[in-house]
Amino acid sequence: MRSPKSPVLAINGLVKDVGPLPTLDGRMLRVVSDVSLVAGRGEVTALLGANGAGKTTTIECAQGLQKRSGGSISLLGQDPGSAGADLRSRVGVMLQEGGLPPSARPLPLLRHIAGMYRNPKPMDEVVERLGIDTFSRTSVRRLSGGQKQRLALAAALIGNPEVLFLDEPSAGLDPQSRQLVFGLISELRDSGMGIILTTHLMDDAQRLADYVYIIDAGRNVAEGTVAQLLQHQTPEMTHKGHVRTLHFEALPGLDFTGVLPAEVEIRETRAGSYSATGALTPDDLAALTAWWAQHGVMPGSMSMEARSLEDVFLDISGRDVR
Ligand SMILES: Nc1ncnc2c1ncn2[C@@H]1O[C@H](COP(=O)(O)OP(=O)(O)OP(=O)(O)O)[C@@H](O)[C@H]1O
Repeated sequence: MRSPKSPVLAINGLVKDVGPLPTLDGRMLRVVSDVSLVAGRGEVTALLGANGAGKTTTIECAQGLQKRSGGSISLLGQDPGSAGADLRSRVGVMLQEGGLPPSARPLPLLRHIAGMYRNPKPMDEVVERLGIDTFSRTSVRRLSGGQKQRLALAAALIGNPEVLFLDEPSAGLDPQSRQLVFGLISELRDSGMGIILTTHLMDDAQRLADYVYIIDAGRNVAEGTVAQLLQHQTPEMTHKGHVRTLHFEALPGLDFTGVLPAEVEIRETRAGSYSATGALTPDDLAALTAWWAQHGVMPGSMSMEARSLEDVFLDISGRDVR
């Protein structure tokens, strides 16, 4: 595990049991068995995991909303399980949809939340920045999904917290709002806030995260910067190539058997549209183009890309739906 200069959150060997559950004959169910992570000031730390991996449970234990069964948690140097109002006033939490009171109106709600903090941000600044002025008098229940999401972010940061927990911050946002929210998160990070982002949207993590923890079935399975994770190789990718995906369009039904090494997977994703993924070397590219030349194949288009964080995530946590 890394050690940032100024940690805001450190979780060590977190365990969480729930129950007793009637479906387990009254036994407890271990939903988090061993999660550790560190998040630093002035950084975005992302916690990634498939549905049911244990992200929400981990974060709720970190916020002191759930009691942990084992391990240790330090949030701004205090144990969130026993800390009081002082710690809460230094932490901002973005609730998922449904967490905002349906009959409240945005401005009075934000004013009420700001009143609970010692050093809130100027209300006008937050309202204007997140474009809340355009719907400030509409009740929460009548807001669109994206408007609710922007209001939830405003509610989380109006108190000017030192640590900000964000849960799927771009869910339901149109491209304009997404740019706005991403820009704001980057600014908050640069101003020194420690931001912990929980998501299964790889694109958000890839664009925002300084450091990523991937958890699966209640335990850590991988961690690193996005660049480090993109270097992840599966055991089958043994030779020293660069992990890439090559896309090209050509005649349908071509048989590339034996053209590329067995560890490079070549698939016809739809008629005449091919992708080759694996640790590709310049020699592999030469072999492929030589084969095209030999068979008189002229591709209609071709492009190559490094693997995405989503590919790495699927390699690590498997492709089965949970
Ligand atoms: N009180 C509970 N009783 C029974 N099972 C529970 C309870 N709390 C959590 N779980 C189970 O623990 C696992 C982890 O849940 P958690 O909500 O932390 O996952 P998650 O990673 O946040 O998933 P998602 O991305 O779907 O929100 C899930 O399988 C969930 O069903």
